[in-house]
Amino acid sequence: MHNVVFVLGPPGSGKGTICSKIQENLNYVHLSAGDLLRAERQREGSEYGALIESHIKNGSIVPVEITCSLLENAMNASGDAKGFLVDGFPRNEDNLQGWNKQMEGKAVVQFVLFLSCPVSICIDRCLNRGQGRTDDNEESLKKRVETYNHQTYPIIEHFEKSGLVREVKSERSIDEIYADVVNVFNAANKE
Ligand SMILES: Nc1ncnc2c1ncn2[C@@H]1O[C@H](COP(=O)(O)OP(=O)(O)OP(=O)(O)O)[C@@H](O)[C@H]1O
Ligand SMILES: Nc1ccn([C@H]2C[C@H](O)[C@@H](COP(=O)(O)O)O2)c(=O)n1
Ligand SMILES: [Mg+2]
Repeated sequence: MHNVVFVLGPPGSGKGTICSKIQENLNYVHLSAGDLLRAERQREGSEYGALIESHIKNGSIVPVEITCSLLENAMNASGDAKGFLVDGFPRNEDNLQGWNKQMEGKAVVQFVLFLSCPVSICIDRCLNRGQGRTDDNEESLKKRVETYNHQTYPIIEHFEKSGLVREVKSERSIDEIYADVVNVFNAANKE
């Protein structure tokens, strides 16, 4: 049974940055759904490359059958760990329903780490990210933020109803955010 922490927040809120620090120090394995999709996009012989690229540039969400299988395969391929940081997933209702269907009996959600951050700060961070992403531009970011507001935030509200959300305000410095994140994980692992 895989132990999972979903990591959600607007584009540029720092999910990847904070997940990397958690992975380094807290024995959780970081799985970025976006990174897995970008790798599949580039994979020789992938039948999904063009579909994935179209969704990424359009800031829309790839069908869950593709993303959830990439996540499950990555979890199964990982060695022992305290758990998995599933970064940027579930991002909409299709992701949530697909996860519930595919991962029933295989994974348990420990909690949802929600990195909240004003969109203006998020957009600036993405525009200055410098990683050559095809979706770090004004047009794609506008669509990604719309997707986050209309499709992803309702998923955070869904988990909030079950008391599973741990919000950390992420407009602060990385060190300040990470100090709070460590406290969240320490508290969760005492329960
Ligand atoms: N607290 C912070 N203060 C300043 N810059 C930050 C902070 N957190 C992350 N960054 C920077 O902002 C950019 C976006 O961070 P990151 O890639 O971790 O965000 P993300 O939530 O994973 O974004 P996406 O959803 O687009 O993948 C990176 O260049 C990162 O170095
Ligand atoms: N569950 C997911 C996660 C990501 N994607 C696609 C669409 C996103 O805009 C893009 C980049 O994700 P990020 O690296 O910003 O987390 O990847 C998706 O379709 N479904
Ligand atoms: Mg990221």
